Amino acid sequence: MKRVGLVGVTGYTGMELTRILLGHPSLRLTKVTSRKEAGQPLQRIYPFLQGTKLGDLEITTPDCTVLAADCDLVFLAVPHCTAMEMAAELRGLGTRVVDLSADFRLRDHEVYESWYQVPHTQSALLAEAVYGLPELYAERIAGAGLVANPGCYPTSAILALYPALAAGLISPEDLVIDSKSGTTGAGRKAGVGTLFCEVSDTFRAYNLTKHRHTPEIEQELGVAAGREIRLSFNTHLLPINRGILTTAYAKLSPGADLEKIRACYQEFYAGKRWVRLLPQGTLPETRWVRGTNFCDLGLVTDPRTDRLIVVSAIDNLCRGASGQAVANANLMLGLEEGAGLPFAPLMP
Ligand SMILES: NC(=O)C1=CN([C@@H]2O[C@H](COP(=O)(O)OP(=O)(O)OC[C@H]3O[C@@H](n4cnc5c(N)ncnc54)[C@H](OP(=O)(O)O)[C@@H]3O)[C@@H](O)[C@H]2O)C=CC1
Ligand SMILES: CC(=O)N[C@@H](CCC(=O)OP(=O)(O)O)C(=O)O
Repeated sequence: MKRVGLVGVTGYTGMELTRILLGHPSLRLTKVTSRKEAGQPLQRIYPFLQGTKLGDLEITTPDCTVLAADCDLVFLAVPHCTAMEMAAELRGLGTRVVDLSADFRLRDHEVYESWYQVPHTQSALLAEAVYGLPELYAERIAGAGLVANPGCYPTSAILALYPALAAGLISPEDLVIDSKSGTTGAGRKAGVGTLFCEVSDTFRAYNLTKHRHTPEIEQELGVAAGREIRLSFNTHLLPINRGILTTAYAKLSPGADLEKIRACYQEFYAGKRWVRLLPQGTLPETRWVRGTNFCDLGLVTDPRTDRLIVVSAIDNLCRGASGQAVANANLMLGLEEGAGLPFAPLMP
């Protein structure tokens, strides 16, 4: 058994990490932190833990020295800006870190500073951080001390377009990525924008042209394309708790057709069990991936406009955050990538 710690257990991604780790065969959650709930047993805030091995685990205040002394690896499920200082302290103490925030995802600290509007105080650590998308970087993740867990929207967008771009089957110009997320994507902290009456029975776009996940998607799809790219990425808030549905549009390269593109995706994702290319004619839905680590993909070509349309569905909390974080931790600790990850959807 490897011992793991979790900073930010009371947030939505902390809650999801707790759910996953409860059933993990080789990772034992030994330290959990929250500033506001310190001193409580975990079952007091999560009644679903009553009668389980995690029920009596006491929530403590975050302390990197205590975490490092006890844990082989620590998950940081805290807001960006907070994570960078803790990651540096934990790395200094020799502990492996999976950071769920955005602090180490962008390789260039100036890009981070311009999109997040805060100084990056630990830019020296950026060189050490590995971007935690296992389908692209599994080998590097396995040897990493610090993994930057991808953003939820970027996970859905990068997996949707990477193979076609890398194979030159679509143009890197004029990519359009249209994403919709459930409300847990905004975190558990109180805010008028996520009140029940503000989000139920309505559907709206937000942050058009300036969402902070834009540079992260451009960075990784730029690797696929082998050049810098600029794309349109826009977001919408769905009146559901969990799930992201992304629809991506790209101009087909000369000679590219659906048959070639499907063959390319099949080859690219062969052996990568958490990405499922759905049969032709079937499109992804958020309900079939809810609570799982799957990313479902559907491919359509439109000969009238000469475009490829890729639809991807993930669960923002599992594949888009905590499930992916556990996959990364598994790789870092020498375990099978999928150990402990849920594969059957949470049904209605
Ligand atoms: N929600 C999602 O779908 C996704 C979230 N993420 C990222 O994961 C991280 C966590 O997100 P989420 O769980 O939604 O956030 P929440 O707002 O729901 O929870 C944040 C957690 O962090 C703790 N926390 C806040 N500030 C500090 C601090 N200064 N020091 C220590 N602990 C702190 C809080 O507890 P307390 O205040 O009591 O200490 C709480 O437990 C964020 O960086 C987010 O952007 C990434 C992908 C998807
Ligand atoms: C619905 C909703 O509000 N989603 C969040 C997703 C951000 C997130 O969680 O990602 P980071 O880890 O990069 O902060 C948003 O659009 O900001």
